[in-house]
Amino acid sequence: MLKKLSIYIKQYKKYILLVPVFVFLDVLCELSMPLLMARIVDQGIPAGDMAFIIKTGIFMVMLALGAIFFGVLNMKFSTTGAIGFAANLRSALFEKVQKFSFNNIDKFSTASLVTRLTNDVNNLQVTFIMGLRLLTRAPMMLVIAFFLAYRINARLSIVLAIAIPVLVIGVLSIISQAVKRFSIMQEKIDNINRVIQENLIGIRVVKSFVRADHENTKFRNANDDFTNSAIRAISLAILNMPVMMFVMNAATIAIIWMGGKMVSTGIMGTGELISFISYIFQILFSVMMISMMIIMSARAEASSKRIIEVLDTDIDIVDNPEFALSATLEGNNPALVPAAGEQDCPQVTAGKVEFKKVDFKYSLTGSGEDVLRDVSFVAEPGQIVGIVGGTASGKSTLVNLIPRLYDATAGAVLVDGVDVRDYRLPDLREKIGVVLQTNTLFSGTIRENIMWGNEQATEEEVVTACKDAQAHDFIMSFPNGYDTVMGQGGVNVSGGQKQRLCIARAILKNPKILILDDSTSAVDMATEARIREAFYHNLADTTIFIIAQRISSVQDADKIIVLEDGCISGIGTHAELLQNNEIYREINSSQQEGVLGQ
Ligand SMILES: Nc1ncnc2c1ncn2[C@@H]1O[C@H](COP(=O)(O)OP(=O)(O)OP(=O)(O)O)[C@@H](O)[C@H]1O
Repeated sequence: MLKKLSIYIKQYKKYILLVPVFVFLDVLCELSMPLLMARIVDQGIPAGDMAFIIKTGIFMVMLALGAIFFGVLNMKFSTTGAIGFAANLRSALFEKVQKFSFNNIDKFSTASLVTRLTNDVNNLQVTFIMGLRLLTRAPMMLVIAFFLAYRINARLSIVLAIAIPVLVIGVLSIISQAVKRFSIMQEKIDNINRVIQENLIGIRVVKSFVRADHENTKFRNANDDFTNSAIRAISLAILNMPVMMFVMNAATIAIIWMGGKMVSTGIMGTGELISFISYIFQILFSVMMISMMIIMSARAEASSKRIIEVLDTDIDIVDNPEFALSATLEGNNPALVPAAGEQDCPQVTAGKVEFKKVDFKYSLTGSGEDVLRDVSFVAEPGQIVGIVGGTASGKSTLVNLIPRLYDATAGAVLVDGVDVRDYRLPDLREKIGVVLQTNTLFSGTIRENIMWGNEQATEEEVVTACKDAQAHDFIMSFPNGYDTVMGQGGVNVSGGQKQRLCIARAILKNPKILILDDSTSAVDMATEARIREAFYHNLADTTIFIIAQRISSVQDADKIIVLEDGCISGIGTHAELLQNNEIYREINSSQQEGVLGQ
């Protein structure tokens, strides 16, 4: 696990290697002081030698300043290394998640991915900072202090030779139990984060359904659960303290008793006894630090596992290996180089779409049943293809297979005669504009949002796309026009306006294939008709798929696909389907009745 994560230390290696050096110097300065103090007490004071006392005192001050200096340096280097490591790890996770297919994202859930990228990485960062310092400092302190104590008085150090193993065994047996409890606690934090994130993402739904009380209870339960597991873990971990105090006090009493006798018989000086006792404190303090680090490492281990799980996930939708972009890492900047020559990679040129006996099922999150079965059709370049069908009939799933948001389980989806799996993903997706059912706008201005898919677009192209999407007029009605700043997720525009902005964004990509998944549902019928009109005139070369609930949205389409329960029940024009497709006729007449009823 450590090996896997160590590659993210990369350019911070030198900082990390310097930490033990400065820790060593810091420890040397700190541990030399009791020796000097012993000299003052045993030699300077009895002889009344003020010059010796002042000289040794100044030396002690210099050592104290040295300890502070080296302490600050090792803190600086360990913090820089840890923060840099965490930044690299976060970037690697973010880049990995960018490559995730929808299937991969479905497996982890968005909330859990956010926790892993934030909370878990922070956990590692904190443990890293502490660990780098403490795990070098504490063992050095332990060994050197023991050595110095031994040099002062070998017989007295027998007490330490007994006390340290007793302490280590006592502390480790407590910690081994506490570690299990801390791992459980980490899972509970995950649960709390999930509840918070779900609530905040869906806060509007919660408010509109007046479910705040229900959400409060859900949060309270998760919070109580976490609190209980934290108390269980911490109440065990704090047992460390009395065990340590007991051993420490027993050792101190034994040393004062034995040392006192030695001082009274002149075998040992008073100063030596005082410095011996201060070494006991240093040694026992080191053991305490090590035990703290073990507890922190247990939490970090749980986080590491969760992070590595993301990094090790096999991405199920990847480029054809022949044309795949391979990353050449230079420093921190991966340069993407196609394995095959650029000219050999297939490109989308016309926008013909063909489904050949396609089956599909959601392998990770689905019920195990095929959601699409034996779907075959052809959409010629420039055609408008409507897709209608009952709810959950598989309409969104079908169009998701074109830009490879998911891959067909059987059969093939071809674009311009080439299997979509044989394209390089960027080449395929750059030519496909998608307006999904759930629209997303990003924080930034309206212009930035529209240009999101095509940063090179001119102002004129932006305006034309917005005019085609019937968005220009309402954008201009805002005081700041195209420079209006969008709230997070587009909160300051209506649902219908948001849909039109998303359509404009997709049109600006100048796609060969445009997919509109129920993306005019919040737009009134007259505006929708004008959008369709613009498609006919201005996007004549683009193959357009329109998924719609309203027959009026697709009745002018060149071809309409009727889906029922994952299968194609009919394909044809509006007139043809009215004649020969029972389901289409039913949908049509129910909507006609609805209109007449109004
Ligand atoms: N990510 C997913 N994981 C598992 N099952 C899914 C997923 N997305 C959709 N499904 C299932 O696949 C089936 C088809 O869903 P799909 O969204 O394609 O239908 P649809 O015709 O577009 O529905 P609607 O008109 O309500 O949007 C449904 O039974 C749905 O529960």
